[in-house]
Amino acid sequence: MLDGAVSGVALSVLCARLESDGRGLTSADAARRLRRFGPNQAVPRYRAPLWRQVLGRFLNPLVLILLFASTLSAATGNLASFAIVLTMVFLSVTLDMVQQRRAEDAVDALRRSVAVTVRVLRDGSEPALPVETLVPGDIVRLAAGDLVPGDCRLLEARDLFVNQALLTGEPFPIQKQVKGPSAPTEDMAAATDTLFMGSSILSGSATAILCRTGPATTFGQLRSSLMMEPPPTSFELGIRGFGYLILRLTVFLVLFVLTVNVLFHRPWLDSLMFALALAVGLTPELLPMIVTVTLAKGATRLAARRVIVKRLTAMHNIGAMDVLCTDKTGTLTEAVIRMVRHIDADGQDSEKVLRLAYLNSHFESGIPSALDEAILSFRPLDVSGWTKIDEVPFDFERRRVSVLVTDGTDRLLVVKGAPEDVLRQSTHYDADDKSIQPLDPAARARILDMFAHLGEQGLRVLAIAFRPMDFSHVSARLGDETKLVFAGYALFLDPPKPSADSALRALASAGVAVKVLTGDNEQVTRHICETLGFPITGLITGDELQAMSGDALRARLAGVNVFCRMTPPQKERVLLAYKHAGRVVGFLGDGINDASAIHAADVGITVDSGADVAKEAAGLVLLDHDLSVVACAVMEGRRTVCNVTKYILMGSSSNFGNMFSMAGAALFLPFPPMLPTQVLLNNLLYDASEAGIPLDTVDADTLALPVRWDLTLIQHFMLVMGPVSSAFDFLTFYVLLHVFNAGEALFQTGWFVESLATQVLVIFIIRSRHLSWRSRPNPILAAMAAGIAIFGALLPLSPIAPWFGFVAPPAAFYLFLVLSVSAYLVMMEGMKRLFFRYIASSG
Ligand SMILES: Nc1ncnc2c1ncn2[C@@H]1O[C@H](COP(=O)(O)OP(=O)(O)OP(=O)(O)O)[C@@H](O)[C@H]1O
Ligand SMILES: [Mg+2]
Repeated sequence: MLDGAVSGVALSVLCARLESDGRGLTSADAARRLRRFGPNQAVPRYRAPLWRQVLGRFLNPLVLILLFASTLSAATGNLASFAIVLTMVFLSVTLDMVQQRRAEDAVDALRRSVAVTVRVLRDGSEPALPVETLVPGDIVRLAAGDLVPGDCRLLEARDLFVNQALLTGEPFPIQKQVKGPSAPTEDMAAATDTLFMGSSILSGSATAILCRTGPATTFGQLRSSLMMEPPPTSFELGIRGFGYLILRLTVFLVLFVLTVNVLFHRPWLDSLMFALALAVGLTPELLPMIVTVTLAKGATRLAARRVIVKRLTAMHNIGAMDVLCTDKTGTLTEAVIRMVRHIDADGQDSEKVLRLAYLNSHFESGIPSALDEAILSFRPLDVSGWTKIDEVPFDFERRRVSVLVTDGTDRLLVVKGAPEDVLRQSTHYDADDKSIQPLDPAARARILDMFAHLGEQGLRVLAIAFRPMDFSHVSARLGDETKLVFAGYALFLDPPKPSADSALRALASAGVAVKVLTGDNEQVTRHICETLGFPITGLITGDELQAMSGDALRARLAGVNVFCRMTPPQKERVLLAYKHAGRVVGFLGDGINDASAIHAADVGITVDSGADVAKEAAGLVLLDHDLSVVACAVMEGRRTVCNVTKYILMGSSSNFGNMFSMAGAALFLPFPPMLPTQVLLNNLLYDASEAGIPLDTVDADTLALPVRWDLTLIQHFMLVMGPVSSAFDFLTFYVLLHVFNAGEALFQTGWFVESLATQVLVIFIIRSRHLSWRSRPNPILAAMAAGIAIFGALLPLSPIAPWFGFVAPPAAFYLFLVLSVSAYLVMMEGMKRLFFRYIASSG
């Protein structure tokens, strides 16, 4: 029940199985089904319920052992430490959770705002609902440009052609029509009355009933088996790599501390607690949260610029992007296309050309195109005498569309498309409206010449042709588009966009090389680029690319910045070539012809008004078709990566150095350098001080060039700054022991205050590569860091000090604190300068 084979069952049987009466579902029924079948996503985005997430964090082995050990110590009478451990674990878990969830919710809301919708019959009306909410049994109305929202059977279809390339790899349009029951089949080529999720409607319209949704669809299964999800980005890999690095160091330190304590016959429970607290201090447990929150903050800021980030990892990639491939229409031009003339083969205005163009645009049922709209709005013509018999829909390989029409006396195949392609199929031309002449080489050259000449003036040109057909001809096929009679040209103007000019310059100065990839011809593209002041350094056409080997293309990649007459697979080929050359590549496009390149790009960008397939594939959706916001997105992406890097640099140098010193101190001190609860408190305060990092500003010159994730830099930084920080700690130990003659409690108190202050305040050094006082931090971050350092220093003087085993240090200690922390910061500043001057730049 409610689970039908998609094809091959009689429709009435299928509808019965899907419990559908053919009039659509009620909202209540749909809600029930949605609970049962789950959201309609090919690969479900799973988010565990809150209690599972909380539990998951407590089930972290480190936390578990810690809780276990503190329970043991509670049993031996140390109740206070037990309560403190419990409170702290609880606090840090909830802090982390709340932040992370809020960030995820914000991003989900953004994603929903650009969700692909489809028209569904519900409660007797036809609302457009997000695809995710559809269920088996829903009846949907589809038109050209739509994505097929699930596996479904056709109820009605008119001139329906789809593209199933995502499923079968075949780029050509496939016709679908309603048929009687045939043998059950899952063979996509044979299933002509079935639409599959992941395909898109090229032309015509249809009504269909959904049989399978989400992961149950053929596409869903393909996806989960083929892992069609994009591979992890270098950023994600880098974060993971950093996590493993820290993990290894932690295991090493913990084992070291335990061994030392066992050798010195120290109490084992205390030693275990101390080692565990060290491990907690070392683990960058806030890392996932900081990453999500930083990326989400960037995404929210971009939303204010009307750029929607659908996939958070796109944020990093766009910051690293150094090549942006873009289409022409709408990005470089206004995309308000106007037809200006309709001329015959002699260049004279021709009513017949207009009429033929009008017939073609009027009757073709493909994806609404600005060119067709321009023809139809040129001047209203009466075509009521004509009826359409059939059509061969537009596709980007043929670059033409044909309709078969009749007015009772004539039957014509009317063709409109790219001049080169239409002329290749033409054998005659319409000389002066009456006589039809053979298209001899001279005439062909003259007509093509005219086309090139028009292009140089910035005019977009479509060729109009026709072919008289027999009345026995009742359907149009691809093969009919030969022996055409060339009628003339329709000429269009698509003026350059004034804002594109500054946007192109902004991108260039941000170190992003812009490449124009268009399906349009060379002359028009040249004209637009020249008008915009975009210097063409090299140009390759589709035909040239076709003949080019991979090596030849690679050799020319750097020099070329305009690619014309590209078919969709060629766009993808160029994009992949840049990717393989080690560039981080973005692709901006709005049509179904851009979808595969958008999918293959490191950063797929489309516009909200673009085709559904493109929106589905993109990581970034622009609400306004505007190149200048891309430059904003680039900056925002760079900023987020820089801020995440700050967090990691902090953790890997200062925090790590401190934990390392503590392990070392365990060697020679007769008592633990800090009590386990103090280590945990230290860690909690340190974490809290970093909560402002996602808000921080980044130096303008750091943002000036693409920012790539650089694990080597981080490791080098760690190796240089960590030991320096540790050396300083040992100096502090010496002063505490020999100047202040500190006993256990005072030593621990002094070291707690000192290590917290150095760890927290070093953010002011690390957050900029330059002289730290020249770069202004975000006020919240600055207040948090300074406030927590002061709080830590005053804590031993407060009434709650005994809870943590603190004693009030002498006044001289505070003088020492101020001096030593200042010295530490000055030293770190100097080291940082040396590091970025000599080590980071030498690679
Ligand atoms: N509706 C149409 N009817 C006939 N031919 C068309 C139609 N739309 C496009 N073409 C032809 O196909 C070619 C490629 O289409 P188009 O220019 O839209 O490609 P594109 O790659 O999306 O270009 P752009 O970079 O400008 O967005 C056009 O130059 C034109 O010759
Ligand atoms: Mg386009």
